[in-house]
Amino acid sequence: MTILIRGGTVVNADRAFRADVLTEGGKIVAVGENLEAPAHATVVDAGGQYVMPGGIDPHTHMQLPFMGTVTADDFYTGTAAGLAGGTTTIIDFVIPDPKQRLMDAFHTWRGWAEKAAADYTFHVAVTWWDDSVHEDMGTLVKEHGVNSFKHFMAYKNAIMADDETLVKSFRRALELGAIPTVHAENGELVYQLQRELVAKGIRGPEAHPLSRPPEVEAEAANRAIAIAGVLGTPVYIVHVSCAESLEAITRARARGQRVYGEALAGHLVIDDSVYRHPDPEVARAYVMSPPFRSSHHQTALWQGLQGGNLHTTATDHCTFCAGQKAMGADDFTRIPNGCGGVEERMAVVWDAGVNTGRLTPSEFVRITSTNAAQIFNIYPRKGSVSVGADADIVVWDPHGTRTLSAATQHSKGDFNVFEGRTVRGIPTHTVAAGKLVYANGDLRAERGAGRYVERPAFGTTP
Ligand SMILES: NC(=O)NCCC(=O)O
Ligand SMILES: [Zn+2]
Ligand SMILES: [Zn+2]
Repeated sequence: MTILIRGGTVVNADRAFRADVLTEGGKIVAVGENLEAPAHATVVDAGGQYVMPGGIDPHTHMQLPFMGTVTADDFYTGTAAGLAGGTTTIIDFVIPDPKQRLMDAFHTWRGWAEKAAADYTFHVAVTWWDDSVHEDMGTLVKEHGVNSFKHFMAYKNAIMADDETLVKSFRRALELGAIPTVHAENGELVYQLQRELVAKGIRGPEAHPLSRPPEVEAEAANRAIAIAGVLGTPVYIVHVSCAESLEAITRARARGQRVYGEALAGHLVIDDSVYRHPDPEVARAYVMSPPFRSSHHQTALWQGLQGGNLHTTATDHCTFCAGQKAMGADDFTRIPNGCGGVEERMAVVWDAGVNTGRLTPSEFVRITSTNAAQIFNIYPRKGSVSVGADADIVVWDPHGTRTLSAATQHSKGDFNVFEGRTVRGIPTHTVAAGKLVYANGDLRAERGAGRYVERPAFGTTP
């Protein structure tokens, strides 16, 4: 398919300029003024609109078996929802069970992901340690294009990585040219606080944030940063939700340590009042970890993005329907943790970031696409509207509005954490791997069209 996107303003992380964009064979083949339309080309009129790199969501969980159930969106429905929102690549997670070989889990996830409608790649979680993990990390990096390993410092008695695992895995990642990433929460503290709350009879969703105060997150962020600092590895902290974690990142970066931080669209705009909603079904729908926080944390997260101490925006898209969330109706510790957002992230960040003057359009591109591509080593194939890059493009109408709702979302979840929010700035067209997959509300996602994206190790030269 050949596509000419005509008359728009191209926005990359470094600059914005008037240009047409021609794509052919899945790649961008020309960027320039007054390009001729080849006879067979589909022409997209981008007049008055921005033409930006497709979004990269560096943190999703499609088809994840978690807390006794499986997320509602699989790799097809989740990536299709992403395309409708302008996200053309996801970085999902392979999460081996403790004692499961990493390679076995990796092959399982690769099979599940074959139905994806958009490009995808995987962080692989290290949930335990022995010699086989050491070996499999090497195989993943050298033979399968994995360059990031995830560590859950929470979820005790399930997938939590202890300090021995963190240290050994971080060291191995360094040796291989891979980057460790962490879910920073002190899992032991969470576990003890949960037990105390349940013992006191505080069992509803309002207890969830009480069991995970900011200090719990900050302790783990500081610990991960300290371990990375001693070993000399970079580290990427996922879903930074509070001022205290951001301070840990900011301090480390000021010392010259290579630490990256990710903010979730939800954490940027939703506050913790949701846990006190009078309808427990609604309150349960917002249970995710780390939890939504009070508004001063949101202000801090925006400042982190503006000041360059937070680098990416993600969603942690991990949808569970009401029936699944009801597994924790009598005990909040059993509510499957996770919320959606892959379809809404770009519009929410634009609306709350660009429309408020917090971000320029180029800064928006940086935190929704380019930085993720650079940190996870797929730039400029992804994250850039330039000749030779993948034809992953979103045409963005800064004046278009939409009211976000579960009733109109493409995700198979039955709840929308942004319900009722009207955003200004929406995608009109999404091009993924050179195909027009979304046009003015018409989603043409194709099952299986997504490709596995290999990410080379750092420090390798072409
Ligand atoms: N975030 C969340 O609550 N669920 C998904 C798993 C994780 O990222 O911690
Ligand atoms: Zn997490
Ligand atoms: Zn997650």
